[in-house]
Amino acid sequence: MSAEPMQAEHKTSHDAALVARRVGVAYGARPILQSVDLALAEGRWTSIVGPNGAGKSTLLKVLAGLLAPASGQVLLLGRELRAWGRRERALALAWLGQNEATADDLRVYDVAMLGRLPHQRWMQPASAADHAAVEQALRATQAWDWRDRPLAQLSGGERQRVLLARVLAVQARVLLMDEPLANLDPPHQADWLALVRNEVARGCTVVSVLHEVGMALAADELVVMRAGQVVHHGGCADERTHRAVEQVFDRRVAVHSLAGQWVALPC
Ligand SMILES: Nc1ncnc2c1ncn2[C@@H]1O[C@H](COP(=O)(O)OP(=O)(O)OP(=O)(O)O)[C@@H](O)[C@H]1O
Repeated sequence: MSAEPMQAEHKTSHDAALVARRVGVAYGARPILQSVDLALAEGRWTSIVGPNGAGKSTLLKVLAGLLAPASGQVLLLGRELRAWGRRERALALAWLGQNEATADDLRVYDVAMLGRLPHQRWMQPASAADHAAVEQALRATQAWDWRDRPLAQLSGGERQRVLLARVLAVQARVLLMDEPLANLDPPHQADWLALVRNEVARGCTVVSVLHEVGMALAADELVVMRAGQVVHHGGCADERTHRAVEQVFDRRVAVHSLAGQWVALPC
């Protein structure tokens, strides 16, 4: 893992890739997000953590433009989300959701090629660049060997790696992932971390919702949520961030430094 627990707190001078301004979401009369203000730095990896039902997935969907907030606004790369055309937004921002429904009879290669749709003109065949991007993405997630198999024949973790390849194939500037580690075994979780680091090194912005707090602390920044609000946003190496994590989980976890990484142990 490439986190550096003792690194200095990040500077706040990064441009924001995503901004939420007083974002509110309600399901019926029930408020789910309450006046959330957030600026997620460009070229950084931010993880969102918090207890079940805190509103993490809802916030990520709002940032992705998949859910319209009842109040407030979201800016993607400096421009309000609503002002983006569908295609240009799909080129700039790629999304991996939880339990994504994908046609199971599609071949792995074709699933990854779905990530190239925003690049393709209506009814035009895939270009050499599309094929190259798909191959690169499938190789990056070690799914290339299954390229001719239907998705239905893969295990949960194998399937997740194909869906991850689809997101990588977009080659978007901003990647949003909700529980991307679902079903991945420890080596492939480590590979995912390396992949994210690689994307961030290329200038991508990554935002992930993660339940595994230790994994989340490998990010650059952590957003800590509780009851529909952001209660803390800070560097993963910052002690205040660790205390905020412990607090939202009612001190049932404690953050420690171990072998150059942050770990969250149950207590
Ligand atoms: N479609 C919906 N209709 C009504 N309520 C919903 C809907 N989707 C989510 N909620 C409620 O909104 C709240 C926040 O849900 P959300 O999925 O954003 O939480 P989360 O922090 O991602 O939770 P988890 O850690 O359990 O995945 C929850 O109380 C949930 O029951």
